[in-house]
Amino acid sequence: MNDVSEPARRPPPKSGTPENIIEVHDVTVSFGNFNVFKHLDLEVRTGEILGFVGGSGTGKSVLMRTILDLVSKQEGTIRLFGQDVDELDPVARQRLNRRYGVLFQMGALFSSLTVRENIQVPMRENYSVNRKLMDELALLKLDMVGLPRSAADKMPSELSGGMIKRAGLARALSIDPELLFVDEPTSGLDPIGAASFDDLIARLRDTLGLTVYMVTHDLDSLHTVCDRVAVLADKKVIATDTVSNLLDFDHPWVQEYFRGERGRRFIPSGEQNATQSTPSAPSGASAPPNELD
Ligand SMILES: Nc1ncnc2c1ncn2[C@@H]1O[C@H](COP(=O)(O)OP(=O)(O)OP(=O)(O)O)[C@@H](O)[C@H]1O
Repeated sequence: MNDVSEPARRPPPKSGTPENIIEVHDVTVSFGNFNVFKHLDLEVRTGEILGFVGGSGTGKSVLMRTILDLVSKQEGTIRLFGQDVDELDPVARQRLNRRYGVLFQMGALFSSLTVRENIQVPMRENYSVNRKLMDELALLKLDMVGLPRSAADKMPSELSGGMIKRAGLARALSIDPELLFVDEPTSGLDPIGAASFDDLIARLRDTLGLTVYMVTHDLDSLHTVCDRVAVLADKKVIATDTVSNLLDFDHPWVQEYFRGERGRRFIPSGEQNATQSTPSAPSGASAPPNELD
């Protein structure tokens, strides 16, 4: 499927920034003789919020971790900010690492550090900043994610689930990244908390000019904040497009996901059966994930 519709909200890339901030080409990842992906391609455009979906266990988190160089690939190339990550020397790699932030599932805060200290970890690791300035910056990050400044001195165990996500986001934004990776940001939040987190992500993208790579199962997020959605199935990204175009994409998992019981509530009633040609179970769910091609 071609990417025919340009997302309306995506700001133009700043000069010197490539059109695609992430380019994954022909990537294969295996654990032992279990292939997670084979010859996978993906492009993320600068300035967009890209939702990344797929059945459980299809490899969404593994792909994100591969892009972040936390999982090794067996084949293929990954370009971030136009640079082939395998060709970077350690100094260039460190410089590149400063250009993105990551919000892992469940926030992944250090439990023995206060929220302020958690937010300051990337500052300490990457820059030499004096204590007073770091304290000021940590408070600004709390403002940015909508947490009260009083949260700075709390331990992670004293925070609610929604607050942990926001504190994790504040840490991901600690050193002003251009690219933000978020893994299941709304999981575990109630619908109001989830909608408010989606709003926050959209607002941060608009005000800070971020690009957002969002792994999610949340149909609300896909419909409300994502410019495009990439679908992982059959060990590949089978489509990357707007949700409205994906509704017509002829693949059983895509059809079941977007036009199944839960997805249907987002579709105007007159269009609900427009192209549905689906079996009742998604292929991604029925195929054993451990199968080796
Ligand atoms: N370090 C590892 N060693 C071996 N297998 C792994 C490892 N990490 C992930 N896997 C396997 O890779 C597959 C993909 O896992 P991944 O966590 O990426 O799925 P996912 O699509 O994010 O799933 P979910 O939506 O349920 O979070 C799974 O079968 C998982 O068991």
